[in-house]
Amino acid sequence: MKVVLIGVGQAGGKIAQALAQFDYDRGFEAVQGAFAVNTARADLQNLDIDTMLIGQDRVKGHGVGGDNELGAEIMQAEATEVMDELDGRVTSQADAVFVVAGLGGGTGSGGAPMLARELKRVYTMPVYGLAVLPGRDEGAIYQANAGRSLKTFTREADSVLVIDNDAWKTSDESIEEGFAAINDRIAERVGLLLAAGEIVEGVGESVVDSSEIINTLKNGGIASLGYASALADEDAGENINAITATARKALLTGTSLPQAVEADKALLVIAGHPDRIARKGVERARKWLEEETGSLEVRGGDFPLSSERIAALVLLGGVERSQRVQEFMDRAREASKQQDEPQESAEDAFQNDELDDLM
Ligand SMILES: Nc1nc2c(ncn2[C@@H]2O[C@H](COP(=O)(O)OP(=O)(O)OP(=O)(O)O)[C@@H](O)[C@H]2O)c(=O)[nH]1
Repeated sequence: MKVVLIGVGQAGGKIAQALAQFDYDRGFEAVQGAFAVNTARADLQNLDIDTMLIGQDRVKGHGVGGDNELGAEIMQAEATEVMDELDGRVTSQADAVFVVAGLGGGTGSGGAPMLARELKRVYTMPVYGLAVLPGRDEGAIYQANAGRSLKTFTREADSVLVIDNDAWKTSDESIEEGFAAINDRIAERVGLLLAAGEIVEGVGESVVDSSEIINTLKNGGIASLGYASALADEDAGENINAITATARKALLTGTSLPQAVEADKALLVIAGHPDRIARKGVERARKWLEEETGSLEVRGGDFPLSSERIAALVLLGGVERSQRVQEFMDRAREASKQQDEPQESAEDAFQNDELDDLM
């Protein structure tokens, strides 16, 4: 799937750059362009991709310090300038635009939903979010910011692919090392998904197409991505169990949003050398995914790659009802100091006016 990436805020810029770099290093050509917008000059100076500083008159290049309402206001006030910069970068060859941001801060948290709304007004292609949720250890302001932002982003974008900062980190990493390593994992996993729609080497029996990604995200809401890989035998017949086990791992332990299993739609991509992909394994894995997600719409396809490993990518669309999203919305609401409301489902939490949205 050919995409244009727009990073908003510090995390957004770094992740957009990491994804563009991964795509370039592998020669996939799925990333057609990457651009970063921020209110903090110093964050932009660390990036190699093209950048734009906004809000200079308000915050003088120093960022918004976690104030996501200010982040949203600045993006709204400078929407025309930002859209002018994007004109020509968002080309007609792109299948979709991804607005990338960490939702716990200010610039990305407030600016990304606002930018998604502007992009949707102007372009006909899908506008997706790639959003990072703060880890459990981050402070209340991060949780509250992210809750409001996620609610608004999900409404404005065609779908928001969510990555929990706790999901793909390992325990022995420091925060700084942690971010770099998490960003690399995001780049590899999301990068492979985007590249999956672009045939690179050889033709598999049932190669996945970008329209399958778009259809999986079609109903909107929150999406998640699972990933796992394993060494594969040269003989496809020996890889039936490896494929089913890898798909299970991708959904159950390798997902960007832990414990989000129930979904409206799903896509299973098996990446690997076409000679090593066992059709029986793929069919079994797909059946299992149908049962596990409770979805009646599970798509599947191969991503031919010359590798000794087999990888499974599981994209889930419509995971708002999951326990994980519910937990997060509860956490965000608590952080917003509104603890007394009765229990409700995560779906209702998106409708609930007690956790204000941003605009
Ligand atoms: N995965 C990942 N998360 C990050 C990274 N940097 C920051 N975050 C997360 O993103 C949130 C903070 O967002 P930032 O992007 O730093 O903030 P910002 O959007 O630039 O906003 P201001 O700094 O308030 O202007 C926090 O929840 C962090 O956990 C990163 O490099 N990778």
